[in-house]
Amino acid sequence: MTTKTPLLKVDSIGIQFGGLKAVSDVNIELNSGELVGLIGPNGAGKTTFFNLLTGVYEPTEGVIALGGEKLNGLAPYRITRKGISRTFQNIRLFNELSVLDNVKVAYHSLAKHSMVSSILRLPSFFSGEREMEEKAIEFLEIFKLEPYLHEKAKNLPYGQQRRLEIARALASNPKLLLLDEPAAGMNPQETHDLMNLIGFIRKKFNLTVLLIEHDMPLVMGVCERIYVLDHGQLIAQGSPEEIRNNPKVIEAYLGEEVS
Ligand SMILES: Nc1ncnc2c1ncn2[C@@H]1O[C@H](COP(=O)(O)OP(=O)(O)OP(=O)(O)O)[C@@H](O)[C@H]1O
Repeated sequence: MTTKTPLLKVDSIGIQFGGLKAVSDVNIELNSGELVGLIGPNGAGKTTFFNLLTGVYEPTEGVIALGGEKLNGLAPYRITRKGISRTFQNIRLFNELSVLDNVKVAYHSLAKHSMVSSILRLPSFFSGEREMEEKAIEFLEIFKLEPYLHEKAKNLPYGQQRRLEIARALASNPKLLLLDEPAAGMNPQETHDLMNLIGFIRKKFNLTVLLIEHDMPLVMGVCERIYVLDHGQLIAQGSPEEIRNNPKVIEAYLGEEVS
């Protein structure tokens, strides 16, 4: 019998800030192509967990492996190159740069042309630049942002800034995309469109997606499986139906609606 290696295997990881165990003994496995939710009340440790996966923090215990390769201790840019990309709870765009340049910046971190060729402006630099620009525009078309290519990021309406963040995260060609509350602050129509878009890009780019989101109907509607964190610990995992009816989850949310 062959057992499939999960794309992401998180084995008993944890981190402590002073006396606070922000994440403790968390085990998660993601298979290639899955769309999985990560939920939990405020302060449960969800963003900290993303920070551990992306190398912002190094776990004080446990192992993180992507495709069987250990990631502990790697710098964030190395983890991006290995195939994990993310968006942030609070949008982090380069506000003064154009929409196009926001995506091109992400390409630059992976560019094939060397530092020497870019300083000397060798032909390989220009062909690399052209290729990058074409790819960036291709992404921006998918996100319906091509009418705003030369607009400063800060001038985009909020919902489009969120889409631009995802477009930028995709530019590094990730295997695993981590989305931290991508629908926060969006109206219902924008949220609905965003979820369709996430489904679309998942298939198109063969992505695995881990989604933090507070909007329960949304998480329950789009995710195949859900993990629940509370006080830094995993208290439940399962299908949306199982999570909806799990007494520990209901208790953790203390009256907040989980429907
Ligand atoms: N760098 C840090 N130093 C000290 N404490 C931290 C640090 N980062 C996070 N924490 C603490 O860890 C706990 C988990 O925070 P985290 O932001 O991961 O929760 P969350 O589940 O993402 O919450 P929310 O849904 O409100 O965004 C909180 O108590 C937070 O104050």
